[in-house]
Amino acid sequence: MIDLKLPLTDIHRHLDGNIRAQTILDLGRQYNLALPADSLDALRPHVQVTANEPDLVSFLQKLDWGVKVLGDLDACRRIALENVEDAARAGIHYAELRFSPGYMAMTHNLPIAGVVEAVIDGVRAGIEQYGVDVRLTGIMSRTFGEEACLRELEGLLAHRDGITAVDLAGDELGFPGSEFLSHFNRARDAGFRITVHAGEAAGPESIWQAIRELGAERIGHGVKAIEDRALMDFLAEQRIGIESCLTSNIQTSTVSSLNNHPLKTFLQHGILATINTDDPAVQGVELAHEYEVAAPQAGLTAEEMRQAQDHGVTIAFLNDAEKAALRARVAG
Ligand SMILES: O=c1[nH]cnc2c1ncn2[C@@H]1O[C@H](CO)[C@@H](O)[C@H]1O
Ligand SMILES: [Zn+2]
Repeated sequence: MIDLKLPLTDIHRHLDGNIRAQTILDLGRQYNLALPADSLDALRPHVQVTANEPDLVSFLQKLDWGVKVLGDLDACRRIALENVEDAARAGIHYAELRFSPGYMAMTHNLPIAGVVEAVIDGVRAGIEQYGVDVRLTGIMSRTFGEEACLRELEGLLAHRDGITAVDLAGDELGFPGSEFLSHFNRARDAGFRITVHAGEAAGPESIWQAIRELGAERIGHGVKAIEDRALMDFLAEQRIGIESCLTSNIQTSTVSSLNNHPLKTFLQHGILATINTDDPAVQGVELAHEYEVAAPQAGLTAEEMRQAQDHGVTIAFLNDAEKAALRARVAG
């Protein structure tokens, strides 16, 4: 359950994994694009997980239609604004929204820096309208290789002030973190905070690599840390947070069932683990489902859920004053 006295945060939420099915239909019509279906019900199985996917890469294909309809920068602005509205409707006080500008730009050859600017714009408008606190994380989509990631990083650097952190996402098995050392060196030099998707498809060595070589301060998913006790000790001692996404891990077949999910063990081990969505529209679940349905199925007690919720503020990419203000706003 959600503790109403604590801020509700979602610090692992893909903006381009949360494009409404209705918006995909609207944009398809607006830009005259051929979609696989022309009604909401018929479109849904193409853009939303209906049964668990066999692996991460199959799951990720469900995000493709959402970005294929981004016909111009206005469309990018629109989905950014709608993401903030969705977060507000989900009762979220603080969200870190992440997006891959190159992935969003790809189909219609949009300028990558322009996509970054449009997302920043749309999110700013959303913050004013809906009162949610939002920070943005730029993703480098490893699936498209080093060069493409470099272009993403450059687009993010062009709008440095609007971006808080940098992340690496996509096909972890096909594109190991070791290919992206220079990207992360540059990102750290620019003062970006660092989080990395690791230990989702690949093993614990991928998490070690993200921390030691890429400078990750937090780990997205980190499921495979459960296989390495020394790593769990290290995560706890160094206060490297884990962004858990329970339903996502089932839908990607990363974890066989929620009662085998490592989140509870991470919390018991003193790791700053948190509860987040990942790709809400693609998964067909919102954050409340993660707290009310998934977390209990993963064996968390009410106190463990409260801890995880509290960790969301602790490991947020905010300074101490901002964290205190967030807590005070909710505690009222
Ligand atoms: O669960 C996930 N694991 C790894 N990568 C992901 C996940 N969800 C989305 N993306 C990736 O993030 C970028 C869009 O924001 C895309 O590269 C998409 O494949
Ligand atoms: Zn993710």
